[in-house]
Amino acid sequence: MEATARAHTNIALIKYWGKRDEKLFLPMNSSLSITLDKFYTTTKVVFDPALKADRFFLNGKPAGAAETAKISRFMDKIRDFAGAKWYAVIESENEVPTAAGLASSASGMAALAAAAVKALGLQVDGRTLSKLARQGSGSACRSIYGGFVEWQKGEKADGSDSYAVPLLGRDDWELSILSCLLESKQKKISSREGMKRTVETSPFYAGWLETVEKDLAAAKSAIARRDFALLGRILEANALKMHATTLGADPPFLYWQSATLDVMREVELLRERGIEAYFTIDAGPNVKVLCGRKDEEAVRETLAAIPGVQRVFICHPGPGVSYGPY
Ligand SMILES: O=C(O)C[C@@](O)(CF)CCOP(=O)(O)OP(=O)(O)O
Repeated sequence: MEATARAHTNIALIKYWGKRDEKLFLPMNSSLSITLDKFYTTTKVVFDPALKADRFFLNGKPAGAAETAKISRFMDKIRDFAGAKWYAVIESENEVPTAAGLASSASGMAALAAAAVKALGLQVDGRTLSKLARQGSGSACRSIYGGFVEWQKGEKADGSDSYAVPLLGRDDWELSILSCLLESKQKKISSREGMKRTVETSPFYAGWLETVEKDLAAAKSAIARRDFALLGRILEANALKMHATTLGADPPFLYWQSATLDVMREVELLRERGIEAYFTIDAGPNVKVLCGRKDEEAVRETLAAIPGVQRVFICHPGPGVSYGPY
């Protein structure tokens, strides 16, 4: 009644921004991401009929009450799915330097879904696992697969058609993704809170919805043709449109800080120097920069020299979920 699984974090190129159903984590729009190789979560689940509640350990230490409650609520969904009633000891190790500015909720929830289902002795396909992980955190549904992944938003109210599908394997396009960690001073608004407030109050949200599916179709076509310049233009514009919606929210907010803008400007200067690089930004000030494998060192040096950039991590497309022992 135990299993260990590993899932890697992912970076959205076409953003998931807004839910049509908060309970089932159903998105307003489809999205597209790259799973990263360097950052992942490894989770061990041991079901024990003697337990009276779930116990959660994160990076070797007992997790706080709020974090444990969040994990246990997700475990209830897995128990419902499996028709099981036992509680479990859950141990997660994040190979995601929390300070890397990369959310570990996607890799964490995907690894937990995979380990829990396997510990219960169930064999499920990727689609089923993706739908389960989605109910832990929306973007987690994409971490089931490696490489380039699309989360199809689905139309049905029960979410049975809202899951991720693999688009392109991790070795099929030699791109690099550089994650810039900026000094962050401001209080963080979680992506969950940020998208909720934006959907509910921002007049710009309608504009986001009008163009995001077109962006997705164009991005998929650029990926199929390995057209990096086209993909880059689309993903930069999509990230900027997502962040523009937050400025119209009530109260308004902006995830960026000055160094965020400095990195964006530096990426434009790289392109003027003939080095193809494109940025994207999630629910925080940190910037991820995509470039060709051959340019990764030159781009890293440029980004690391920007005041306010603390560290730059070089990543490549990574694998989907796997099972231990490791
Ligand atoms: O990853 C993306 O597509 C874009 C974002 O990162 C924001 F930029 C959103 C991620 O949202 P998530 O943390 O999955 O929210 P949950 O479903 O409320 O847990």
